[in-house]
Amino acid sequence: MTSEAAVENSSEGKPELGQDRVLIFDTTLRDGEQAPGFSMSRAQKLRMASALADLGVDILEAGFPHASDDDFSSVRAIATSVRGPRICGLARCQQGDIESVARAIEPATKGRIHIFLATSPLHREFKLQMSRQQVIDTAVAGVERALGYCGDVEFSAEDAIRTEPDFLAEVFSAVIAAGATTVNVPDTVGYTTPIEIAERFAWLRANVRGAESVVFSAHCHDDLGMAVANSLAAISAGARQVECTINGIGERAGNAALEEIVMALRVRSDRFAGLTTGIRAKRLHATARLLAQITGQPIARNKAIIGENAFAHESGIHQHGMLKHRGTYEIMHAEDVGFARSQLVLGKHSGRHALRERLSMLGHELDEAALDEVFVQFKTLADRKREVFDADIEALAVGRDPEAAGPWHLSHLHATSHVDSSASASVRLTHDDGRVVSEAAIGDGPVDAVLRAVSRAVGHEFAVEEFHIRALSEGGDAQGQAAISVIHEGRELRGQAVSTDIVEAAAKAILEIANRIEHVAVARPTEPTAIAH
Ligand SMILES: CC(=O)SCCNC(=O)CCNC(=O)[C@H](O)C(C)(C)COP(=O)(O)OP(=O)(O)OC[C@H]1O[C@@H](n2cnc3c(N)ncnc32)[C@H](O)[C@@H]1OP(=O)(O)O
Ligand SMILES: CC(C)C(=O)C(=O)O
Repeated sequence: MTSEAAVENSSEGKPELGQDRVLIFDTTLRDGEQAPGFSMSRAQKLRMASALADLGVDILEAGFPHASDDDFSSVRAIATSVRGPRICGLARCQQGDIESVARAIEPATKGRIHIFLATSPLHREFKLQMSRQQVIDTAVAGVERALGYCGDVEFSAEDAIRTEPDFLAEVFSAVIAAGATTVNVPDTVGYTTPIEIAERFAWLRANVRGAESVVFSAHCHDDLGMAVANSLAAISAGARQVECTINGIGERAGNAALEEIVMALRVRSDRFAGLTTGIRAKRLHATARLLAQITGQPIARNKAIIGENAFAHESGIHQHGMLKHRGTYEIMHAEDVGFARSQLVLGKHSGRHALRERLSMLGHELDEAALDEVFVQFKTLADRKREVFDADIEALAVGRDPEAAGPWHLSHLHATSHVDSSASASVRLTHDDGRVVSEAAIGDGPVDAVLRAVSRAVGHEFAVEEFHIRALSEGGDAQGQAAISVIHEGRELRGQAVSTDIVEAAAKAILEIANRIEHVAVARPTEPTAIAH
């Protein structure tokens, strides 16, 4: 790092201290990326970093620059182009590591060097083979070196929770005296409990010399499923920085999930003395989905805050409650975290209230007798299918067999993809009235090409709003479900299909939509499911 850059970084001074603000330190690109299956390329990290900046994280740990040339250049690229968060890199207490971070974060307008050293007896004796005094000396020397490059230095006592509290206090007192601006208490192996970590933070804040001049930070892992609870307990006991990741990705069982901490602070502000974060919560869903897309690791349906089921209700009693007042079964609004809306999903547990609501939304106002009749058929169908879709409901309402496809059928499909150029697809469709239509198209990938070819063949323009592929089972021959939502003449229509070939599943899903357009006269534009506020 040039001396000029060092001055620029150091002039930023200490991090934002403020007793009513919890700093969000995002380590998705460092601890998150360390987990098997989550490696990202430089371009992907850059994309993710800019999404994290838009989300409003305070500190963005962009990587471990000494790990590899690629990690170094990723951190440097982020420091060069991402503005907003303080850009941070991790280093051992070694000159080479610290220098690598310093060079990598040099272009950042706000930088931080994060150094760590394990302090617990197990790590001291078996891993580092250092005495207590050597640990203190190494930590202090590391902080002093880092301060030569950057005014904002965080020190983490790896495995702090399993460290003797009096020794941990000694280490923290020493690094604060040396100039560390943030001291981090990692629960490296996810061992602590909420009560224990709260006691530890309270004790450290009372017993560490200079505690009042630094930010105390928590870094919790999820080995026992308590990372978020432990982070929140640490906040209750005075932590004003939490280290967390999108979707809770990270070593082993992961880190504390950013979205859960942020929303717990917001929804239960009554329990957290009105503490706030700088996170733009409406961006949570999009950011989480971007990470899933980049890493190819899907988000569990039941994942808190951002999972597909987080604001979806299938059971009749809940749906009835939701239609009367959504506070009955939701403690926050889907829109608050970036979903378009809550969803009432029709399935075998649903009741008449939700069915009537969906039929009405689709333009079918049935009297009680007709509703009863459709309801019986709906339950029979729902017992056979995982989910009942709008196409099925419409078919029941107009007296068709929902499982009989048509009038369009797919009789031939051929799709090819090429590296460096567009993909192409050709389809042949047959219609119940005897027509046979063949069409071909090129597109941005085989799915896009096949959607265009089907669209030409049936003669409808589809504006695809959403497209999801989900594996229904594991293995190379797994069944994939394609779900498509399109806007047609101002109306949202959804189609879905299953196949071992995802291109075929996509073709059939769009064909389902084409068939519905032919079957049902569009009564009125779809509105979001009406849910009382
Ligand atoms: C809890 C955490 O998440 S810590 C961060 C974990 N992340 C990573 O490890 C990802 C990046 N790591 C790497 O790419 C590599 O481990 C490197 C490049 C940093 C080091 O590689 P190598 O030099 O081959 O060492 P290796 O990883 O095998 O062993 C770690 C060495 O660092 C030492 N070490 C571990 N922690 C520290 C520390 N905080 N400060 C100083 N030295 C340390 C170990 O004692 C060991 O030293 P030794 O080589 O003298 O025995
Ligand atoms: C380096 C520290 C912060 C860490 O990742 C851990 O201890 O889990």
